[in-house]
Amino acid sequence: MNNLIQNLSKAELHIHIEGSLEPEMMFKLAKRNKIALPYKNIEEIKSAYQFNNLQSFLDLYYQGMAVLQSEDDFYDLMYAYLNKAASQNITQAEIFFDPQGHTSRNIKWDTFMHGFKRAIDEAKANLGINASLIMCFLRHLPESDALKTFDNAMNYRDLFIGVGLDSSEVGHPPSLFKRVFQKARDAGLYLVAHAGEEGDASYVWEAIDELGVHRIDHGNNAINDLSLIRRIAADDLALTMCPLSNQRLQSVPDLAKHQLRKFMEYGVKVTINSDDPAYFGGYLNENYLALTTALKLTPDEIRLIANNSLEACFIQY
Ligand code: HPA
Ligand SMILES: [Zn+2]
Repeated sequence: MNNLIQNLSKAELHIHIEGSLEPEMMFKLAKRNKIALPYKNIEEIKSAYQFNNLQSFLDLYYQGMAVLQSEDDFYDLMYAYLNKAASQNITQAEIFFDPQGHTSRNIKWDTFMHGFKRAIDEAKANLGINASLIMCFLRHLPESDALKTFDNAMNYRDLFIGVGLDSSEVGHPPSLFKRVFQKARDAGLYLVAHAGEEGDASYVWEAIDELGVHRIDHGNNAINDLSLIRRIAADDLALTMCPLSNQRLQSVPDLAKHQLRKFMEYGVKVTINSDDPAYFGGYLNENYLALTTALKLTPDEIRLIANNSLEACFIQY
């Protein structure tokens, strides 16, 4: 199974670049930028990564971002991910970034956008991997902040392909971001949203009906609503599922009961992704392997899921 998973061509469609910040790089950048970390060494960082829900992870995720300061920092972060992705036979990635996590710390748009672009261009030339960016809005902040972010992002319109919605889900439903998603749609951008990770099925309905998303990130809790499952299948909306993330955030207590299998039985286009690999203990192939073991996926099922990921890409090469 290991070899099959390694050798298959795959796309990764749910990876937050800031969630690929490995403890080693966090330490290196903290030193480079003279930023004090609340950890004495790498082991302390790793042992702090014990989560009991989404928020307990997000608190450390935003704290970790503080070490990202210069264009080179963003370049190093992106290049390290793309290098790892290429080594796992990922041929294409559509990568989330959180601009509000950086502008709120007075980092300039040029700094992160130029760092990301340089890494993506070099990785394409050196490693043959294709990568595009999807800008996410932080849903714990008001829509007015997302609208400002959208206007600033339009100065970099050719550097990203879509918009998404992430951060703390419960209490921040998709419908609150209708206007900014409409603007993104009018600009010809692809639309995605995290929904049904901790929120119930109503969050997924809203992402589809109010935002008009083209894929759903996570989607796990849609499993409780048969008419919703049928709608997702009928509209061919891919789910970008993240098993190790679900396990580490305790949103799916037992991987053997992961919702992916049932969605697959209903004909939903399911995909496997890593979400925040530096925090959740595995990159893409480790996620495939963990779910293969837990759900006893067959080689044909693994091939189908990998093929789904290529079909669900917004950009077809
Ligand atoms: O898994 C996630 N869910 C919501 N927001 C996020 N931001 C980074 N990772 C996540
Ligand atoms: Zn995510």
